Amino acid sequence: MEWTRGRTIGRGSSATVSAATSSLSGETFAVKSVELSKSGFLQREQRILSCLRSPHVVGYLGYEISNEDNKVMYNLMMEYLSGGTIADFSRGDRRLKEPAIGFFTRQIVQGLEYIHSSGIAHCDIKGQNILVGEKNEAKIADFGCARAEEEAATIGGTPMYFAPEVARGEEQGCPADIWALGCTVIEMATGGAPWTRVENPLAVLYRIGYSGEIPEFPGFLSDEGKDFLSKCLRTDSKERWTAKQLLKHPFLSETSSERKRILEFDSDFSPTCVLDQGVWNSIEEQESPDVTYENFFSESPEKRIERLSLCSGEANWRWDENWIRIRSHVENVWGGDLLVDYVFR
Ligand SMILES: Nc1ncnc2c1ncn2[C@@H]1O[C@H](COP(=O)(O)OP(=O)(O)OP(=O)(O)O)[C@@H](O)[C@H]1O
Repeated sequence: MEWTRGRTIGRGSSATVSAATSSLSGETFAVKSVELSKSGFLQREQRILSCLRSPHVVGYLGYEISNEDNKVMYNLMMEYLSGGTIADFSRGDRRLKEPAIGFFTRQIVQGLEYIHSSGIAHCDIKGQNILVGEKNEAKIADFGCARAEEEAATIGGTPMYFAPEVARGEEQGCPADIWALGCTVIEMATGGAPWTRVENPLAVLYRIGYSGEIPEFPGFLSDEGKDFLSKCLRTDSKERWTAKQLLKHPFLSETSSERKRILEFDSDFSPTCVLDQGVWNSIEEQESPDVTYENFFSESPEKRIERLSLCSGEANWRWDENWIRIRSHVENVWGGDLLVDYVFR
């Protein structure tokens, strides 16, 4: 397919996402690109995304290898979603009101129900990975950490959203996505991280994995909202509700016309269009330092935390302002070495 790369619309830890235009149809789509030599992650994402088709999952359009500025690039083409991410809707002082949270959550749960029934766990559900279309349709994106349920256990994703069993390095399956969904609901409601009063990222891993605590429910949520969270945020993964069960929860009921006009904000912010450079400038400025860390999950919990702290370096723990990234090598299902990002916000 003939196409032209446009401006950068997103930059994740593993790849750059640009808007692109098809020469034939003139249509805009999104292309996630990385140098071919470093594209193991993206190729894995392509394999998974190409098997999925749902109105609640970002649409797959194909992949291509290109030659640009003397670099061989691997490109994953996807439908372009112009409304930003859920994280853009609730950030800092900006808050989504409860009906809007229910509206988006319902769509995320529909997406999870579809993904899980296809035997896949996403493993990195968070506001930043839920994209919004121009009609406020929410779609699950970024399958870079996803794996088939039966796949050999490797741990990946974003520690702030880790379920207790993931923080302990035991397992990461569909129930862990439900825990992360609960964290994402809190993110939408508060505009902040699911865990508060955390001194540093190591403390949060201990707290999630070993304290038996769960994140604090926003006090202003309705009883229904809090009950929904209590079904997602159960420390025992076997007691957590499934996506299918959650779809019947009253918090997600489609009550009508109210749902149609729900995208109200407590402030007048709305991330209108991601092609607005201002939005992306602010994201690009949030780059955070990398930390190398090997075999994190092959050791005892205490050892892991200790090693994590040793390799981090004090300068990296700017807790409230930055993402902190910890990298680990793990073996993937195709026998290659995968670089997993553990990202702290
Ligand atoms: N299909 C799309 N349409 C519009 N914007 C997109 C699309 N895909 C990705 N983006 C933007 O690019 C950002 C980075 O994309 P993505 O999360 O897939 O990259 P990543 O490198 O895997 O990131 P992460 O650091 O979360 O692992 C997203 O947060 C989003 O803002």
